[in-house]
Amino acid sequence: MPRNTKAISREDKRRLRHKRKENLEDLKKRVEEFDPVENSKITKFDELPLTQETLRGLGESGYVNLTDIQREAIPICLQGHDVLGAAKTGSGKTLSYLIPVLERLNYEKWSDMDGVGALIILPTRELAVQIYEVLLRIGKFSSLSAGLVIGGKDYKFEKERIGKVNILIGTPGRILQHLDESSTLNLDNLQTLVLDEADRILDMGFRQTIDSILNDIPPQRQTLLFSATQTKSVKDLARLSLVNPKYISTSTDQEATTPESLDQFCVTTQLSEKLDLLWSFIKAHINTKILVFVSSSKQVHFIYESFRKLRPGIQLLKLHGRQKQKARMETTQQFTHASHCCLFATDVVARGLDFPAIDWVIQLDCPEDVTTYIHRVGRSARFGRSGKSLLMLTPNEETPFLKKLGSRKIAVKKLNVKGSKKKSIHSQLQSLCFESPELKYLGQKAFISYCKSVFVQADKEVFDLSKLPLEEYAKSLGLPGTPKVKFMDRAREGKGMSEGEITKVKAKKNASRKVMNLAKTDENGEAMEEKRVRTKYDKMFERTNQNILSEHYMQMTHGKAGEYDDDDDDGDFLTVRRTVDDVDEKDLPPLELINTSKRAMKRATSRKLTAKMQDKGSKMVFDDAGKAHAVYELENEEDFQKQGPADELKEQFLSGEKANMHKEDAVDKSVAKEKRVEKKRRRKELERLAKEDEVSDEEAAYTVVLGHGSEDDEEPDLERDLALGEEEEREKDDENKEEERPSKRTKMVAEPQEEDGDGGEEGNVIEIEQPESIQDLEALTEKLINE
Ligand SMILES: Nc1ncnc2c1ncn2[C@@H]1O[C@H](COP(=O)(O)OP(=O)(O)OP(=O)(O)O)[C@@H](O)[C@H]1O
Repeated sequence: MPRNTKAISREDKRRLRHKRKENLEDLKKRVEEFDPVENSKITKFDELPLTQETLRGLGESGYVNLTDIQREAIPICLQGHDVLGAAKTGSGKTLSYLIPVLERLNYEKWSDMDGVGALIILPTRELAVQIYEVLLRIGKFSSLSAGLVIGGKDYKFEKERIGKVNILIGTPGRILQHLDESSTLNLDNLQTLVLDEADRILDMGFRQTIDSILNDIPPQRQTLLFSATQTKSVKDLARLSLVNPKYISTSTDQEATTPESLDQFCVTTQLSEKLDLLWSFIKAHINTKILVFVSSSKQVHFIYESFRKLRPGIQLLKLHGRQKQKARMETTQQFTHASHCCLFATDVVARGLDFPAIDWVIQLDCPEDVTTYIHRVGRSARFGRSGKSLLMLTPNEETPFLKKLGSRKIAVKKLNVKGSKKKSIHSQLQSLCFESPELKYLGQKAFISYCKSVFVQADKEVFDLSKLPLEEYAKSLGLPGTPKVKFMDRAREGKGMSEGEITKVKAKKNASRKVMNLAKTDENGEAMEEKRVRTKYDKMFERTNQNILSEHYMQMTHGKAGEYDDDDDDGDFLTVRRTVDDVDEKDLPPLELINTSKRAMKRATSRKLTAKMQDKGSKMVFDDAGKAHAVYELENEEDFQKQGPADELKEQFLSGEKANMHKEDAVDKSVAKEKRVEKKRRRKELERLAKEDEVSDEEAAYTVVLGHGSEDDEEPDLERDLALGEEEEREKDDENKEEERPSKRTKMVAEPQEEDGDGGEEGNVIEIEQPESIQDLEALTEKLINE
């Protein structure tokens, strides 16, 4: 926010200061006397008592007329009241709190010396970035400073500047990290606290973090809570110490909480036909902008990877909370600017994000509750524009979920899909999984994580895992068999998860994220990107990418392939991301910038290894006339016809291949099992040794941590991963929780991995959180030895 630096005399300065003071006093008086009832007809921002700087900022950003929530909320917020604001998605809640935040600090002539005067907390990084950008635009002529703190960004950079910021915007975890670690951040002077998407921020996933932040801010402040689905929970309000809060809502209880300009549809489909339906839908809407919600990041991975191999003819993108920050930002930008595009995402984008002109919001998986439904569909039909949404429900979900929507006055129209319009992609997915073990692996992960996402739901009326046709579902993903679902027995008994267990699951999920965040910062809290925890999935894809790098490079330079849409979150491969259409050689990044693993570098510089990697040539056979032929040549048509009808041949071939697939799968499984048994034996041995005090404390602890997947352990160990990864799978990507960060106040524990009660042999595996300090390490070691 630049200052006017034009040289003026001291006298002029004094006069200007005086004038400004007078104006501010006048404004304050106007605000105090502002009667919302009397002024209920005002329509424009310039009819409100606002500073010239803010009015200019608003005008330049194209904001002239007030929306309903802005007209009602801004004056009351300006008067300093605590406010609970509720209005439909896309109705302009952001300005309803940003303008008062700016103005109240302006009234107080806030300066750098006064420190942080306003704190704005948002549940996701993307949303924090978006709000920060709006603030920069409307506050362009203000002398206040603003700062953004979110996970995945340069912590040191933030830390150096945070002491000079007047308006601080961020995600809960990162804000708490700075409160814990940045000596310059002081919230003692805070005037206004804002929670955007307040109900989400106050829910279980963020509870601990928010409570810790609240401990650090003065109780005598203004608190503003905004959301399309506002909390009225007395408990929540008590936690925030609200004083006589004003409840401002622009719709009555009799109205739907979804925008009028949104056309809402639903379709009932078998679980095993969902992907067919989605594929057919995308193919039929390639000239639109589509956002597809699924319930976990594993499903996002699988659908994105398999659909892009099938080439639907529209650009595909993916976004979820497990991606690197750089990839997340890049995808957000791409989707924002695209006019025809399909984004597969988890609920990390369900709240608040303002993507322009989304034509369709598809919910492939039933949302957790009506609140989630409202926020998901609210990504379309924003600010009076038109939009459509399609909800896919399985036959079991249909009646209870539609009833719940009805009770919130949300009317959805039922659609019937004509059989002829739906194309089955089962056999394509089957072939893809057969050809690519990586994709099969992703499919298995997606399957388990979907099952888990259903199992963990408290609402058993809608979500009943035991009623789902899992065999058919596995087939529909192209999998050769049905992966084992460890908690199935409990699901069949109708046990589900108790509230306590769900809380534990959410806490555990946050904990695993803490480990990741810890790995990203050193003991000074500085960003250490390369120390990111790499999963087996990351390693597999990195290897795949190394091999296909040259192929992609050729495709790009020669403009051969239709669409280039590479995986981007698992390495710096994204440096070469682009579509081929307009590729110019000079625009391509220098190849040496591409970051590959040490092993790949070594291979590239070693002649022996390069020779080993080179094409070995292909085997040829010679006929009697001395003509060379490839070993596998296409038969001529006549010979082919002689063997019988093509359909029968195809069936024969497919059943043969299916049998092969089963065989291969059995081999994979037995190899994985052997490995698992061996690892278990090794681990037991180490535990025994540790007990006998034959290994040092530190060594024992370190070894068990590595047991989760060391750098050397490069082979995908599917069985073990599916078992150990179940916690991760549970990420039902409500990844907003991922913003939970390592707090110094959080106790680090090492505890046995939950196995959903079926007592499988992996039940003995010990999941360990990264120790934060030497004391943590000692406590951890002691615990391990005593296990
Ligand atoms: N007064 C206004 N004049 C013109 N455009 C506006 C105005 N207020 C908001 N908008 C635009 O409307 C869109 C939605 O606004 P905003 O993101 O604040 O909605 P929201 O109510 O916060 O939605 P959600 O509940 O999804 O978070 C944005 O693109 C914003 O720029």
